[in-house]
Amino acid sequence: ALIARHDHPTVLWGRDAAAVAAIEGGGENPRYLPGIVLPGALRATTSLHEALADAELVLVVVPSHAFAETLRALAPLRPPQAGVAWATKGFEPGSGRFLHEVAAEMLGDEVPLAVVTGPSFAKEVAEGLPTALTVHSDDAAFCRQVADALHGPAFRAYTGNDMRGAELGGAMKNVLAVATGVADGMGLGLNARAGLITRGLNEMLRLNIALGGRPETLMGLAGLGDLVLTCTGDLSRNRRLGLALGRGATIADAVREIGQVVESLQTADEVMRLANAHGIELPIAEGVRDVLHGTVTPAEGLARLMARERKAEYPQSLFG
Ligand SMILES: NC(=O)C1=CN([C@@H]2O[C@H](COP(=O)(O)OP(=O)(O)OC[C@H]3O[C@@H](n4cnc5c(N)ncnc54)[C@H](O)[C@@H]3O)[C@@H](O)[C@H]2O)C=CC1
Ligand SMILES: O=C(CO)COP(=O)(O)O
Repeated sequence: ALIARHDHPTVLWGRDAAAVAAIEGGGENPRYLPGIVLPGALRATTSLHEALADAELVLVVVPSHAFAETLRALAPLRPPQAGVAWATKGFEPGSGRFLHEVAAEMLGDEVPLAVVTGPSFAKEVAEGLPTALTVHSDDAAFCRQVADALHGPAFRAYTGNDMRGAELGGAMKNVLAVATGVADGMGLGLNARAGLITRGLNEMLRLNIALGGRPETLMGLAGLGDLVLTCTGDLSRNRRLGLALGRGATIADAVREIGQVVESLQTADEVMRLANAHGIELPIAEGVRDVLHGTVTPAEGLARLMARERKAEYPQSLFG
């Protein structure tokens, strides 16, 4: 909708024929964006072939568990001029690979790739509310092309060239949003929430540095920005999962109630796999992983965090 509003002919591909028909015929996505009038210039189709014909830019927005299969499907249909960007947040489930690694393998090294990430609830973007996010790519020209398509009167698109850091921020904030949701659901107060956000940012920074990423990416829209949004905004599915668990709901009931993708369910395992591989301690992410697996209750997770040894806030500088 955002790109179509900027006068770019835009075709949305979806697999659900009823949803596609509602968008194409009625200008509305009743399940995901009820009541929001979509721009007339936005077309919709169930044919990936039709969606990709003559495309100058492909933006993938499926959940992380469908990322690889979607890229496999689009690879032979992609026009040679079209670079591929994605707003998906997470890792490849099972392998823990970064999505830019999956994309490079599926599409080849020659295809321009970009990550679109930052604090942006879809509903608010669709409503035209002011939003800022960031586009990261190794290909400066493609990065500008993607940012130009998104940038407009109600939307600021910044640019950068740290795909790894940008992807790590978008993935980890979902896990940390569960932690603040749990704390809020348990009624632990505003101090606890701020403490979790800040120590959560510290976890992001430490893992990112161990992976060779740049700290400033995580201090920007892709890290801190999205962390604050998702940890405090009740539109977040990951925060809502935590809230429900903190109030005593089961995971199955909470996920059913939310009815949309909750990326932390996949991502918590993959974050801990990465952390363990690099010998990095992430107590908050680890607590979320264990609560999501049902091996620790929210109360036990809290007790575990509070019983940790006292230490320096920054044992060593994160900024060199
Ligand atoms: N909703 C939001 O505010 C934002 C979401 N994201 C990210 O975007 C990704 C998608 O999230 P949402 O659209 O919010 O999830 P959602 O649960 O609202 O919608 C997922 C959509 O993907 C489709 N889908 C699922 N599996 C598919 C497959 N195998 N092939 C084709 N389509 C498939 C579903 O039918 C549905 O239309 C996630 O990684 C999320 O973290 C990023 C920024 C903001
Ligand atoms: O990524 C998002 C906002 O930037 C959406 O967060 P949730 O997936 O938790 O709803």
